[in-house]
Amino acid sequence: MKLQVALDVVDLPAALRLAHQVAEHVDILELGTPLVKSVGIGAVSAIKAAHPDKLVFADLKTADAGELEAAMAFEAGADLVTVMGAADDDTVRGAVAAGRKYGKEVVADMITVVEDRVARIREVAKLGVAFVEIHAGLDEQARPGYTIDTLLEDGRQAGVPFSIAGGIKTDTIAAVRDAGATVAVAGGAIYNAPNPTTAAQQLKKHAA
Ligand SMILES: O=C([C@H](O)CO)[C@H](O)[C@H](O)COP(=O)(O)O
Repeated sequence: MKLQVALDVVDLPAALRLAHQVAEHVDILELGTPLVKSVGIGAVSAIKAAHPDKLVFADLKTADAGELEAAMAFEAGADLVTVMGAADDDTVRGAVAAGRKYGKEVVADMITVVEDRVARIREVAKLGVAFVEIHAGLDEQARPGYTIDTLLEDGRQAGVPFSIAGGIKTDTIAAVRDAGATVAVAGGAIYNAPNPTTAAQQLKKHAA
């Protein structure tokens, strides 16, 4: 299972600093949606230039104009880009078409899809995405009683390649691996840690 760090900071120097602190222990560097909105698509190029040996993931969460937005990310140097799993099928198909053109991959982010999530995961998988990200966003995580258990259960049931995002920590990452995830995404557990390097190292260790 790969470890993906979500660089959910809002300025480029902070993103470059965090990437530098954790790169040794992670497989994928994710430009978080707030970072891309704040800095612009050029942030993707800057992270890729600093870490050409890492996979760079642009979390655009595209909801429309899939081909155009995915192409923007790939032109900037992204290896992977997200499209919303809740978007129109043609938006997903458009992003996938851009992926084929650039030889890069598209991930369907299932954030906000809660009802019949397994059915929608199977549908978008057939549209040609590399994998689906089964994801509880920061607002859903803030609700009382939140756990990642339903994300893991849906991953087990879906029968297609998936990643998990939703507040993964050192005490939950082994369950993510055991559920069969291809990638575990960790944001807050790393960027909020007193020592992000140690936090990433510990997550990698617990995921092994
Ligand atoms: O995609 C994310 C979220 O929607 C904010 O952009 C996060 O990067 C993702 O949820 C991973 O972060 P944590 O949940 O803090 O681990």
